[in-house]
Amino acid sequence: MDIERGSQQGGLMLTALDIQGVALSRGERVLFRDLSLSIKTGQAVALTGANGAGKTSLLRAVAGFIRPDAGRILFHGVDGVAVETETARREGAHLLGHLEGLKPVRTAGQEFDFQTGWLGEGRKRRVEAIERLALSPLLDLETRKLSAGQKRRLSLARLVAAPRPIWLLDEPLAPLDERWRGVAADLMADHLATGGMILAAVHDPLPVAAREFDLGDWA
Ligand SMILES: Nc1ncnc2c1ncn2[C@@H]1O[C@H](COP(=O)(O)OP(=O)(O)OP(=O)(O)O)[C@@H](O)[C@H]1O
Repeated sequence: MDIERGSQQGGLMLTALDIQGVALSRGERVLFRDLSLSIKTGQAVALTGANGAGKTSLLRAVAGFIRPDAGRILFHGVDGVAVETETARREGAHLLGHLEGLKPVRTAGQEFDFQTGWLGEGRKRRVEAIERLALSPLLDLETRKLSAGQKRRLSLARLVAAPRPIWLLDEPLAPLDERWRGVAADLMADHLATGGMILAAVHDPLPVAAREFDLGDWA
């Protein structure tokens, strides 16, 4: 692994995500072929398209949960080195998905500590994350008792506490009310301003400047 660690965004120092000629299938269906898309440091891309077009699937492929049928997904380091390793995915990207990945019987605090501990972060950003997402009143609640918006805030806190240069966001604002949409917008703007990258599946516009990439309508 030749990519340096310790960027502003934490994890690995990455300067670009490069999706080259990717083909992806789910079951019998080919979602798309020969898809190429590049995101550089400080940039956001809004993935649009009809329900079922493959937005979530593409995010999951970048995160390493689905193997493409063809093509490459490359992560570029500061020195131009491009890699497609598991380490680059694990230490370079965060996936924030619909299901949040929370264990229902853990409290929000236990879940947060488990996730951020596993991601290897210190206390400084933990405190900042809890403050920015106002999680203190929720920390003793089991995650199954959290509302959809509260769960999303807990997930967003992970992005603050354990920074990664690439944020893969699946409809990040969907469960949030106006106040928390504003906070999420600020988090995204801060992330981009410090050199981060965002690839977000959306049905509504992203609250930061973003290039649109349309997966179209498969039906
Ligand atoms: N685990 C799975 N096994 C088989 N097919 C799947 C699986 N997950 C998703 N699919 C199929 O892949 C296709 C793309 O789904 P995906 O969730 O990527 O679409 P999307 O663009 O994110 O849609 P939406 O806007 O509704 O969130 C759909 O036809 C879906 O049924």
